[in-house]
Amino acid sequence: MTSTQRVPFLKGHGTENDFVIVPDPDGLLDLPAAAVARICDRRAGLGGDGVLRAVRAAAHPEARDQADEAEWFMDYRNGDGSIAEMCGNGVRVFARYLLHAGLAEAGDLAIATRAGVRRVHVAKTGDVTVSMGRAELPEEGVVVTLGGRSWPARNVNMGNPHAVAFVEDLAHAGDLLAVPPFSPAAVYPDGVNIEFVVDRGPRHVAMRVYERGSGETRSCGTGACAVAVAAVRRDGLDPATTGTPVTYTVDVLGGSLKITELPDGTVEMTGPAEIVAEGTFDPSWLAAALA
Ligand SMILES: N[C@@H](CCC[C@H](N)C(=O)O)C(=O)O
Repeated sequence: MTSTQRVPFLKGHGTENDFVIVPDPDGLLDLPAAAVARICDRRAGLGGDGVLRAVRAAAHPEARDQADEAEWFMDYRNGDGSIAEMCGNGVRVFARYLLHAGLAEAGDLAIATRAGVRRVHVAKTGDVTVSMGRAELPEEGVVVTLGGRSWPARNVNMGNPHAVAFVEDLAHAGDLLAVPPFSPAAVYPDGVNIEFVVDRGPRHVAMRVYERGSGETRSCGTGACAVAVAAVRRDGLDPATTGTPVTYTVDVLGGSLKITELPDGTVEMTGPAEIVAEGTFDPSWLAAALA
């Protein structure tokens, strides 16, 4: 793709976790980390918590092995340009984009991600449900430290790493989420997303999140799943033991998500996903960003 071509973009969000979507069906656009960071810059760029590059799975080396199951690969990047395995809000927005662009029909569709194929149910309007796979819960104890306070946390992997800390008051996270909270590098050599959680009622919690590569965001879908899975175990409701699916409402700063864990350990997430704008990059701005 040459810099003189008009490169399209769309802007979308899910519970105010916002993304710049870059359609690149044939995988021709090399997007270095610095260019992603420029695009996500809220003053000098379009602004976003991350970028979702839409590439045909068959055209991307990291997704070719998923091409039999999924036509499209979500190449997710954090706001600082770093690569992450998975983005739960992103995959709902990605599905909404595929419908919006006429690249998929309403109903069930499969999307390739670095964490594997994710199956999504998307209607013409309304919420989107995604099967997020099974959580991994390594047993090692984790401690999260922020502003001189420490909390024990649960290590949950939803394709990407999370540390879930139940706190007494979300205000304890204060403005300090502007400063990265600390978690042990030995447990998380590639960094970690950190959730601070309080109870709101039976099977109802609220969270704030510090995202690896993006800072504090208004929502994190994989984070909400990690929180629900940790709360399910804390509350003794593990569906593998009870045989009964359990649903938690997880409030985030940008809205609310429903997370269900099934007896087979699969986690499903339901929440909104919206496309809000579309346009094209200024060619000289993009050329400079890509240089
Ligand atoms: N906001 C996302 C998670 C994005 C990736 C994360 N920052 C990471 O580096 O693992 C979500 O909705 O899951």
